[in-house]
Amino acid sequence: MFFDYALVHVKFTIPLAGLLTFLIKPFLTYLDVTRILFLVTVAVTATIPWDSYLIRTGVWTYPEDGVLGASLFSIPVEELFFFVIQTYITSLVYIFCNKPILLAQYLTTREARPEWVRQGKAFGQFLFVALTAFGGYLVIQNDQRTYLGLILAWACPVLCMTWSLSGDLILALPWTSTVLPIMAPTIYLWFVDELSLRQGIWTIEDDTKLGSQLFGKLDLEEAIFFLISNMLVVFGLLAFDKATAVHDAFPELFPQPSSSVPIMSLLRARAVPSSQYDMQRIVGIQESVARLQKKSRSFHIASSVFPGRARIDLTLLYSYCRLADDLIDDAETPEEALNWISKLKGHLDSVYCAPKAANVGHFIRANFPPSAHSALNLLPTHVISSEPLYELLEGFRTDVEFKMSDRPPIQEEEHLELYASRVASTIGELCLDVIFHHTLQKVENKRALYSAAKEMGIALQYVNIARDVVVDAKIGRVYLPTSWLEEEGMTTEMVLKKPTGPQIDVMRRRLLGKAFQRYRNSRPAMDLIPKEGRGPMIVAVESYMEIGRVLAEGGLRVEGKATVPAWRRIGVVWKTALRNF
Ligand SMILES: CC(C)=CCC/C(C)=C/CC/C(C)=C/CC/C(C)=C/COP(=O)(O)OP(=O)(O)O
Repeated sequence: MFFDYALVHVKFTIPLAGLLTFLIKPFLTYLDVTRILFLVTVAVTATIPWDSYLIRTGVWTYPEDGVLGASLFSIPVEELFFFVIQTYITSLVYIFCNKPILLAQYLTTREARPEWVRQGKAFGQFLFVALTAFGGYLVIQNDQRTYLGLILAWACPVLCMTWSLSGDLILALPWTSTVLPIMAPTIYLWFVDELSLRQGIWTIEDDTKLGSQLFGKLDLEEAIFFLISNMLVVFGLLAFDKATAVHDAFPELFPQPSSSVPIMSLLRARAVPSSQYDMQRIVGIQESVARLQKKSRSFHIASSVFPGRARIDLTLLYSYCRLADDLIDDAETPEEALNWISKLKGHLDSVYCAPKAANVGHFIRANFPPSAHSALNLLPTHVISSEPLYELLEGFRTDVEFKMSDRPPIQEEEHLELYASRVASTIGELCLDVIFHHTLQKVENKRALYSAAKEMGIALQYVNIARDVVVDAKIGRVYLPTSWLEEEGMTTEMVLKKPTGPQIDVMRRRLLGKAFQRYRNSRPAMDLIPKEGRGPMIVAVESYMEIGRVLAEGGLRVEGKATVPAWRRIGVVWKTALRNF
């Protein structure tokens, strides 16, 4: 039938492209759309001469009654559409697989690269050069290996180029970022191709092919073609992403955020020799990502949707807050904990108060263990204000007081509010500092936004306390106000001994009620956050509030800790992104 080829698209490629678009659309940034368009244009332009040659020399044929008839340089329009849709599908799969990854952490200087990466990159270059030459040789032979030769001679020079640009990154990345986005669309297209060959929608002439099949009617060359063309797409995107990662990782080299610079200037970042990469910063970014991933599932997932540089700064900020909290929590004695607080203050003094000559690095090395160095060194102090940081340390003092005196520090609701404002409102303010710094928009209503952020911080902290009653009791802390316990006929000792039961549930609900009240008060203001941070901030807040919703529904608890099932977390992120990006 004259629309057989068109039907392949209607049945197989368009529905998949539609489904992927539906799933990924909420997360697509302006930069994503631009690079997909860029890549589709390059792919189509580069493939036309090659494909046209294949058709005109009779390597590929189409039965006349299987195509619509319209063509460009002898290429049927359905075929042209194939280049577009395949590049589009593979790009979307790649973007989907790579959202969770903070690429900057995989950058390396030559010296910092493991031996196997260095050798693997050199081997790859050699392989692609050899395959190009072999392809050329096969074409000249002009026998059954012509089609294979044409594929190799056409694609391998480009693969060699993109591999040379980012082979080190490709090797360092997890397979889910590289092999998966190449292989998933490849295998799908193999099946589509096999079906089309079986139905005779297109044919590869016997004289120019090897005659071996990968499976069914799928000729080996066709299988190689889809594999290689998807490698072209993914390597191309990776070369692009490497440039973005370099740009985002080193604000000293590139003061403007990547989202605001034209694509061509962005690619200039790729020209920076790797010897100029600040490896200490990269290692620090790696450590902070690991800390975030290990310590907070909600914020780790939410961090994926922030634009590059804000994402790095927020991850570094989280890492600092978490490090400070851990130093204090893990101290053997209250005195040691207080000592950490004063050292942390000393660090802030050396950054914010001391004359420029003060050596912050020296202070850090002299006072903190090596595992703390990067989090302290990389705290983005040029972006965030000092008051909330001092205030946060004051909040940690309350945690120490649990160990210091017999009288628990949180007697009344106002003590709880003060504590939450110190440990969480401060984080809300600091997050806004980061977003304001990275936006190009002029922000009105800053005061209103800061006060809403403080309110939201309290809401989240209340959820955190409601969730962690059991966990906190294990380390001797009861954040529920003593006055509330009394109303329920309980004492701190009783909660420490048995942190579960109907009275605890009543107080937990009471706290959650207050959390949701504050959430409702502050949530509308989030619509005024500058656009680069609005959607992601809402995603972060909503994913955390989801814990509160699960708790309020009396949901799942593992060792007393409410957990939000993975599908529900992803659902919240997706729905929130759909509405707010
Ligand atoms: C309302 C406006 C304008 C902005 C919102 C500003 C934000 C993001 C406020 C929230 C601030 C925030 C993230 C506070 C942290 C509170 C908290 C409960 C942290 C708990 O952190 P972890 O204990 O590390 O995480 P887990 O609970 O996942 O283990």
